[in-house]
Amino acid sequence: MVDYSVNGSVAVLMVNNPPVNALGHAVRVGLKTGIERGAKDSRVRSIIIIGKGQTFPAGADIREFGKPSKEPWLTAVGNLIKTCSKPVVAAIHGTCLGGGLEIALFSHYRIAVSSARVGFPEVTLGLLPGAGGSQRLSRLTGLPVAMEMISSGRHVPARKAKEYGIIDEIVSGDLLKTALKFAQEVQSRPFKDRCLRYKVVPNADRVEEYASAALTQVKKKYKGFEAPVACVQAVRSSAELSYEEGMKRERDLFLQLGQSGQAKAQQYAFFAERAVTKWQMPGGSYKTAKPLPVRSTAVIGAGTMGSGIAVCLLSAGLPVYLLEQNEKFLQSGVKLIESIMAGSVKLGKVSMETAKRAATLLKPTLSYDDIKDVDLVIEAVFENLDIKKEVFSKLDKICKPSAILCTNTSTIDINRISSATSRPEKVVGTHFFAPAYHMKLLENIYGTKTSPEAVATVMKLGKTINKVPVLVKSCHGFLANRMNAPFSSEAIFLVEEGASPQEVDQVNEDFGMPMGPFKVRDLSGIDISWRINREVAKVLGTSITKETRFLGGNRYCGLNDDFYDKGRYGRKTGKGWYLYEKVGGKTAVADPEAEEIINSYRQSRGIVKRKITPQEIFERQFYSAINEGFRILEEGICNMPEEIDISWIYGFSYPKYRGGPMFYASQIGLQRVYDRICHYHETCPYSIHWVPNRLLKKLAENNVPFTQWANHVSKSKM
Ligand SMILES: CCCCCCC/C=C/C(=O)SCCNC(=O)CCNC(=O)[C@H](O)C(C)(C)COP(=O)(O)OP(=O)(O)OC[C@H]1O[C@@H](n2cnc3c(N)ncnc32)[C@H](O)[C@@H]1OP(=O)(O)O
Repeated sequence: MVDYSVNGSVAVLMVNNPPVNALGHAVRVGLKTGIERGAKDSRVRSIIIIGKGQTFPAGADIREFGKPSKEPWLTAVGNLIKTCSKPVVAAIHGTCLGGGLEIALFSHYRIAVSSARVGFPEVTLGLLPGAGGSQRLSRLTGLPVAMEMISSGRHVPARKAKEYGIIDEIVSGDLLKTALKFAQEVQSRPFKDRCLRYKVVPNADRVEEYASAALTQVKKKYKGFEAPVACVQAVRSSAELSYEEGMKRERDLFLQLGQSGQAKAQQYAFFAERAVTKWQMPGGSYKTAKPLPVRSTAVIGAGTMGSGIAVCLLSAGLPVYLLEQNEKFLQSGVKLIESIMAGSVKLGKVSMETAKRAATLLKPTLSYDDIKDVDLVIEAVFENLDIKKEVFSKLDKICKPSAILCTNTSTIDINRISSATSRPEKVVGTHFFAPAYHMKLLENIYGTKTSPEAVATVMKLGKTINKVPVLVKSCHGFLANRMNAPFSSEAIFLVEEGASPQEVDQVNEDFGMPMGPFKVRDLSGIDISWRINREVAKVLGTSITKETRFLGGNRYCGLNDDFYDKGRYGRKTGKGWYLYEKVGGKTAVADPEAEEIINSYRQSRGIVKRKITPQEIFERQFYSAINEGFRILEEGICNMPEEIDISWIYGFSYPKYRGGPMFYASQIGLQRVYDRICHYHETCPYSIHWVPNRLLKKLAENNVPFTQWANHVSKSKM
């Protein structure tokens, strides 16, 4: 795991633990032995620590967290480096993160290639640097930079790290050769003063000012997360306490965080995000299917979704034909793209250079002929089967045979759309979430005839455009909207029965959702849900009236229709479930007129308002969604609960510190979740989403641990 060799007067400790040289137990043992050996070796006058392969150690081995820790701890290894009688040089390439940066900061010198990145991402795992990083970084960079870097987990490019004082030299050419030269040079220099513990934290007298600014910032930016606050506290102690006391304070905070549910959930989410990249479908998988190259693209439809999707492609440097049916719609799409780009530059999310390049890559057009040679098309027209089929029939005639044809549908079965073409194997769903340029989930959907090659192409495209792609099998509503349906219906049923929209939203926001379901409805538009309900009724061959209490055999609430009838469409009209300060306003306040609409709705239908507890609000929304999640697993719409959790985190901004709805259910205990679902099945009849799921029942009865759930998933799709 750590190869020891001597080159002239320099010992080289090469960490060899692919893929990221994580500092697992064997690596820590290897480093300890290597330092001890180098210190004793009479040929040796300095020591290099370097990573083999693609990177310097990218951190502790996260898989060891939560298991009994095995000595030597990272801190002990670091202390050996720090007190070594010979200077130690960290030679950095790739990603020097977490425990890797701890090792580098214990070393006496740090050199790095310019492509390297350094950082303390522990906070993203619900932790803080636990081997003294919070005490040593501030001694190099000062308090504000250390507080920001550690509480954000940001990866800092080598040149910036040099400016901060973290890196001593940026080097070029072969890293090992340069490091050997550097290590020889430093042999004659005194190096005891290089040990960071003896440095004084700059501007320590301003700690109160810096800490309160940092705390205000993290509480706003990372609302609900415990670790960022603890990170600031730990760095703060580097200025307020002695080094030893600061180390103890950091350790206490680290252990506290490590035992919290948040750390467990965030670490689960880290691996879940990687698990979903290992997709499988009938006839292929990430291992066997090769993606086709995507060098040029087209987006059909320049509305809000189409323009947002175009921004994603353009930002990744892909040329985009933006196709519309008339000049007016086309120009409004182009303007929207320009304004999204300008906004992203202003927020620092996109560089001016990227925005300028995007402008040259955008090709607005009214002609299907222009897109005949593109590698991939994404259709983003109105959510209507007939319109989509018309578009796909045209694409089938015009596009080159190898082109991948994607549909940005949020609900419609891919098989129904692909039937309009002679090449269903090339048709695949790419469901973006609004706003498309911001939300990270890309729900990719395969139909019965979609080829693994087409899937591999859109899974790769997702990564290219900086999304988190999750693969699901086609069905009505797919994964995300199928689960969102009961979640969102229950919210409105709760108000029908007696809760206020504010009470429902509050429960959701207290749980960690960034916005309650009624604020979301106001944002997306009450007119939109009104129209979707009409589409559903049309498909069912029925219509919605004031008397409608059931739709397709399921409970239906017409409250949304009453708001629509009053012209209250949400933010866009300045009022909806809430009142806003102006048309397009963002500040939601309770509105007596809205309350009046709700009251008269109840009266006209003879509903007696009742008091509903926060617990009932929570359970009815989240447990109904979880029940649907198990149904989705049972049907093989996805392969593993991780796919569901990642979809919620990146599609609906579910709080990562809770892991996702399925992980959350595992923490509550499946038997309890199942019992409550049975309770609501009895007390809230007329909703199919309360029929207790069989897979959930089986897993609950057999007390199957979370890691085994995937083994019980339908294998029909493999
Ligand atoms: C009192 C006790 C004191 C103890 C103090 C201990 C203090 C130290 C704490 C830490 O170091 S916490 C860890 C900090 N490091 C990180 O968080 C980095 C996590 N990794 C990444 O961000 C990325 O993996 C990367 C390094 C930027 C590389 O990205 P890339 O896209 O190239 O690869 P991935 O697909 O993400 O990963 C490949 C493969 O490697 C696994 N993996 C990555 N990092 C770790 C890790 N730190 N531990 C274990 N495994 C890791 C990852 O899961 C992938 O595995 P597979 O999916 O291929 O199986």
